[in-house]
Amino acid sequence: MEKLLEFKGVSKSYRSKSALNNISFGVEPGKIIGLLGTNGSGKSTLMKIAAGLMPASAGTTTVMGVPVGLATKSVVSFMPDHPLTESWMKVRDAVGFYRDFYSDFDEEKARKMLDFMNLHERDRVSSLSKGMNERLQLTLTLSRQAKLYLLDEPIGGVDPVARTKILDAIVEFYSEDSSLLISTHLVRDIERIFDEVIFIRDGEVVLQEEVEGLRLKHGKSVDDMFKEVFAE
Ligand SMILES: Nc1ncnc2c1ncn2[C@@H]1O[C@H](COP(=O)(O)OP(=O)(O)OP(=O)(O)O)[C@@H](O)[C@H]1O
Repeated sequence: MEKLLEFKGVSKSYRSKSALNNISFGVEPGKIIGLLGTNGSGKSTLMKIAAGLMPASAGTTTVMGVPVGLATKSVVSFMPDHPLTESWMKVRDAVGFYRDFYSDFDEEKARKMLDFMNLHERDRVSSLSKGMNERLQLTLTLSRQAKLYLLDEPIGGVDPVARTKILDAIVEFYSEDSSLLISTHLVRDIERIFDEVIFIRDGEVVLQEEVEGLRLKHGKSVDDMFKEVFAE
């Protein structure tokens, strides 16, 4: 099967600091994949390269067989680890901004998601709590009709109630002909939604496995495996 996203020998250095070292892996369509690693392991860097926001220092990255660039941006929806909305906006302005900016934005889906998330169009973005803001960013990102969704730490820094809501929304609004790559180090809370996991440590892939296979083969949860692989 053709890979939806593929990294081949991708490396990235920031000046003399190496962040990614010869990364190769592929993502198939129709899967929710966890990109798991501790702080500084290279998750955000990898996501930014796949989103076409940052060039790699070496190697190739393709989306549906096409090298990452202008053409692939239209099928990739990226949620960075910081909000893209402006503080003057109300929720309705943020939705309008995405609708005007992305031709694949599905306003109907956005409204359903806002409702699910208990967000109101009249809410001011600046007055949203961190958890509510994460819900808004996720709504905007998933309301694009993309093929590949990249979510960088979508549950970082939010309380367990907000985490559950965010994960429920991902499962509820995920369309099965696309794939979702989700970076996090909060493995225990999120592992229930993954089909597959990729462990990244010091800029290198150390494991890629289907979650079911991993549980059968090692008799462990993803969280237990994560703690074992990343023990200091
Ligand atoms: N703009 C930058 N300039 C210099 N070094 C950077 C820059 N961005 C990231 N790095 C370094 O590259 C490495 C990988 O960083 P990256 O942000 O990709 O990791 P991460 O897994 O997303 O971390 P976190 O979970 O803390 O967000 C780290 O050592 C980081 O310090």
